[in-house]
Amino acid sequence: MITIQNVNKRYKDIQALQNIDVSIPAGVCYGLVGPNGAGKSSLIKILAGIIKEYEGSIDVSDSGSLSLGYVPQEVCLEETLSAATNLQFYGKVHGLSGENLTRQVKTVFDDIGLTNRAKSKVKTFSGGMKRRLNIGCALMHEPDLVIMDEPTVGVDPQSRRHIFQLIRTLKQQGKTIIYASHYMEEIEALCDEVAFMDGGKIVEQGSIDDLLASYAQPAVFIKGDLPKAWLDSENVIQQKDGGWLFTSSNPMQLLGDLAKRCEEQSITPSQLSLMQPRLEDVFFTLTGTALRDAA
Ligand SMILES: Nc1ncnc2c1ncn2[C@@H]1O[C@H](COP(=O)(O)OP(=O)(O)OP(=O)(O)O)[C@@H](O)[C@H]1O
Repeated sequence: MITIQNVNKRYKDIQALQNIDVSIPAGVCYGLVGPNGAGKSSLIKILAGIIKEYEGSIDVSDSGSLSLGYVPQEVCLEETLSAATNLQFYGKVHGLSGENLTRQVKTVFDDIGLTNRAKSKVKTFSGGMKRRLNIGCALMHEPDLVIMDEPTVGVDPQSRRHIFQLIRTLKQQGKTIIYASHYMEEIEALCDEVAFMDGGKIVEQGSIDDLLASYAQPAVFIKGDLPKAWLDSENVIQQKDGGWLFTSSNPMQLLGDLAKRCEEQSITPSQLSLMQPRLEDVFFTLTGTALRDAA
């Protein structure tokens, strides 16, 4: 368990973190999500020991001697050297040598899917390949806790999928992962628990399933040429993707009612479906605002 208590961080006149209290159980993938400037990187840098000046406490005492791998938001590689030399460097920093180093370099190359590019210079790599190698560097010493700051920025879908698979494998190995992102769908796909950050504060935290159940309701989505009177209904919560979202305490019944009304009035909607709540809906419900800089 990692316990973050009453952490505050100030950069001159900017209060980047305010009274942060978070508990991260061992073995979970824990998401930190929020718009640009929410304070995710500041909190992560404090956890990784990079920012040392802050108020409050971070306690990892009941985790014994926890080793930590940090994947920074910026790619930290020596571009003029080969991928293998970069991994070897990080391995040596952590005391690996000889056969142990060779074996671990091979394992990490397999994990990040770059075995056939081991000898290539990093400057010849795509953005996604650099991101994967950046993650590999943090895994050379087989850390118990892996902290990742927006590891998928600028990567193509193939690399993103590989990174997701790698994170799931790390979780299966029992590692604790802290994953910061402003992509809600990434957090939803990967994490067990999440803390929503906004303006330097934790707005809400908990298990993703619990938050979805507490804050967001299923809704009915309908798209088509609908009578205006239907859209003036107070059940319409949002216009979305050229259609409308209707809410109800009994969404299945509403789905049936709308289908019946369409049939009666010879309306053929191009889409009529039940929409399950998403993490993004929870965030909007909590903050009452759209993400200001969400991609
Ligand atoms: N070194 C610094 N000096 C001054 N202000 C900073 C510094 N680092 C961050 N800040 C400010 O602190 C606040 C929180 O920034 P932080 O980078 O922690 O947020 P973030 O959620 O990681 O954002 P992003 O998604 O853009 O990376 C912002 O207002 C930012 O401008």
